[in-house]
Amino acid sequence: MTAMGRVGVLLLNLGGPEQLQDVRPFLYNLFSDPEIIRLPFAWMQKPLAWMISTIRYKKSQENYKAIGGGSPLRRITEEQALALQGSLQEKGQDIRVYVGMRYWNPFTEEAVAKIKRDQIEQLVILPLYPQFSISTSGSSFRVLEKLWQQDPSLQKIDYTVIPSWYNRPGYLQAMVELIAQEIAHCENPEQVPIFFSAHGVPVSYVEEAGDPYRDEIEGCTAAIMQTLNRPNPHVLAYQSRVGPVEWLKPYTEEAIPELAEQGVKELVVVPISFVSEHIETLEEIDMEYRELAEESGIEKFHRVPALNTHPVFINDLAEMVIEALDAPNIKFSDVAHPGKQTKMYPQERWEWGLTTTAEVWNGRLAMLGMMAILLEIITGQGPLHFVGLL
Ligand SMILES: C=CC1=C(C)c2cc3[nH]c(cc4nc(cc5[nH]c(cc1n2)c(C)c5CCC(=O)O)C(CCC(=O)O)=C4C)c(C)c3C=C
Ligand SMILES: [Fe+2]
Ligand SMILES: [Fe+2]
Repeated sequence: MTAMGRVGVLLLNLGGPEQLQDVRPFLYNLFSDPEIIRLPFAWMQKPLAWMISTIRYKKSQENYKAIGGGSPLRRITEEQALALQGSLQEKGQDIRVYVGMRYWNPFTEEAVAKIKRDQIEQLVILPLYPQFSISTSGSSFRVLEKLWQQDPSLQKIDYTVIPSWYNRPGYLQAMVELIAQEIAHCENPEQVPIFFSAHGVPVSYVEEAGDPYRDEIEGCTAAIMQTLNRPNPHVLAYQSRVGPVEWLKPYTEEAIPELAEQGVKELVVVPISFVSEHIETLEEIDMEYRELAEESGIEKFHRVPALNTHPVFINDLAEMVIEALDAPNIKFSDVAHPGKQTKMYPQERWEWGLTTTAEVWNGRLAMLGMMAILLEIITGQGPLHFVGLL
């Protein structure tokens, strides 16, 4: 499509609780998403989301308290939107930028309502995740796809999707600038290991559902190292595991002490799956992993800041949008997402419940299932873990 008429950009992001009282409903929204936890029966989703959010929110609130009582994600994402709009303006493009969050305000649905109200005719859909995952960009695309299916007026919009963009030159350049700045004030800039910490996903997403996330994370890390063009060793590990299933390895919390054992005294940590500061950079890396590193014997722990509104990054986003307007459209249906039958968790053992007697079994299993889930959540090693459900 070529830019003409009213043009908009929809930035997609996860969203985060702005105040402590938002934490519980935010977690409820997150765990209600079948792209985050997929269960064999849809009826289990909401009760499970309710239970997990009820059990988890106090711990989660503690973490948000430690970073000032809420997530900075909305503020930063809105700053990025404004900066992108300005950058597009400078390039002679009169384009409106909208923000749609998956689990908190401003919700994706509200952004779409604004896009309709403004009578946008051409739309570039740009997730703020450099790498694609079913659980992030994929989940937001799924929401949009549903809205589109229900609304003929949205179907008139000439839209295109940017599925992922981790190998964009401006993004890589901006990352490398931030990494080089951090390395410059290390004690031993030539040898300090660069530790890429990506947000994890369950292994089953990649190996069973075909999530390209691990490939894209590895591709991103390699591209950053190549652009950096320095001899420093590097490591890639995955952080923020939740629940008892296996997630992508190595785990950050195991890789840090391992490096310490190998005699590493100084480390530069680079968060790579997210372009804004958020709870997992400000609390998990800056507080928890820093403490872990220091206890393990790493004396100097550096953390590369998130891109936020880095001008080289914002400029690249603007170029990406302009290029997308001229390129062939990419539709929701073109983007990798798991088929309806894809099992996020091994569930062969549940299949016998999906036959004609499903309703009968559903009733019986309902009580049993909730008990099992409760036990699982409390102990982390309950019966659902045993059958491979969690
Ligand atoms: C690219 C980044 C992310 C991936 C991939 C991802 C997958 C994923 N996340 C959970 C569970 C939780 N995520 C939570 C918060 C959270 N997640 C991301 C990013 C990715 N998640 C961000 C940036 C944030 C923080 C938002 C903010 O407040 O700033 C949380 C809640 C926080 C907590 O209680 O610890 C949970 C839970 C799963 C299960 C998953 C993949 C399946
Ligand atoms: Fe997450
Ligand atoms: Fe530093």
